Amino acid sequence: MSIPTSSVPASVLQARDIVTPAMRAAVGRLCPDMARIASYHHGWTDEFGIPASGSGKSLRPALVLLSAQATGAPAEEAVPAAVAVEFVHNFSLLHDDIMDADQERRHRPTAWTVFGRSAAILAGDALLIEAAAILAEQPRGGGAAAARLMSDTQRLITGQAADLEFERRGDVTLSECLAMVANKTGALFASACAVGAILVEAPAAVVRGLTGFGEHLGLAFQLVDDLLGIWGDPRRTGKPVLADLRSRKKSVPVVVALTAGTGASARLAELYFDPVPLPESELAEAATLIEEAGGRAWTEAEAARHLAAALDCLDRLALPSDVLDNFREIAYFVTDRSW
Ligand SMILES: CC(C)=CCC/C(C)=C/CC/C(C)=C/COP(=O)(O)OP(=O)(O)O
Repeated sequence: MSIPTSSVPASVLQARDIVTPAMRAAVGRLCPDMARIASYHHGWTDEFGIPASGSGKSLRPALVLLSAQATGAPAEEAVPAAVAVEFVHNFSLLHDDIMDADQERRHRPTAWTVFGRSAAILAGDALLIEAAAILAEQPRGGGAAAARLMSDTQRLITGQAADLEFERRGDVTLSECLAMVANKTGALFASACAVGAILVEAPAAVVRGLTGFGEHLGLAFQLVDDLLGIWGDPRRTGKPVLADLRSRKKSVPVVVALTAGTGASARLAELYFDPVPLPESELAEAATLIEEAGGRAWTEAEAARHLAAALDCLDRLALPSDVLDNFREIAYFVTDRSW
């Protein structure tokens, strides 16, 4: 099972239709081996027989197109920015799957399990470089947009480095964990909401407001993702059940629970810091302990707080009403992932 198309906002489906041909053209400029891996990873159906549900949700391209429309520009003007942001996202997923040894992504085997680690690393690198090149070659606003996307990508890498380092540490604080989340996911959502506007040379105040919306939305998105990594339905998430606990990820619900100072926190620490791999029964116990120690409720409340802050940023901008409605619909879609 994957996301029912009927629940996906129309603006996201439209963005996928507008941006996919441009992405495919850009992938066609890579060398044939890299183009093949990138096509597989993106889930383009005719080459590999992958069902349409096997491609990504295209959330970030939709945000990019809306950020240009926020200033009255046609969505089409921001297509290069949408391609660039989605390429950075896909670079990060290709590499992340290797780092986490994940077997499944978008309801099919991960690219590295099909093409090998080295080739999948190179394909990620190729997409990252292409993202910068696509923006840099745009005559209007391209240089500024490229600089912005690359500096946010640096934050993405900083967040990922922290996430990896936390796996080896037993004393991660909640504020360190939240900073990691802001970098790992908030930064690229912020970029998605900024670069379309930068490319069409929007006023700085509009870019700032959209950036704030994206940053808060990215945080809310990642907090919901952390909840789904423990309590999500694997048929919907495309990830194995309790995957984040099996790899002992220091996600936000886990760190909240470990640092709560309750009896459940102490038992969770015993399980989590035991060097022996946890059997399935103890993974389920860990999930219960996280809930008992308040990790689930706190994370849900924090996600709701960031959603409200994101909507507040939008309300401060005088956006065309259709654009405002589309941004709001995406915000609710990504934070109410009960689909
Ligand atoms: C540098 C490096 C390796 C960074 C990795 C950072 C990383 C993996 C962050 C996770 C972000 C996230 C939840 C992505 C899923 O997005 P989505 O649900 O929108 O995915 P979709 O495109 O498949 O729909």
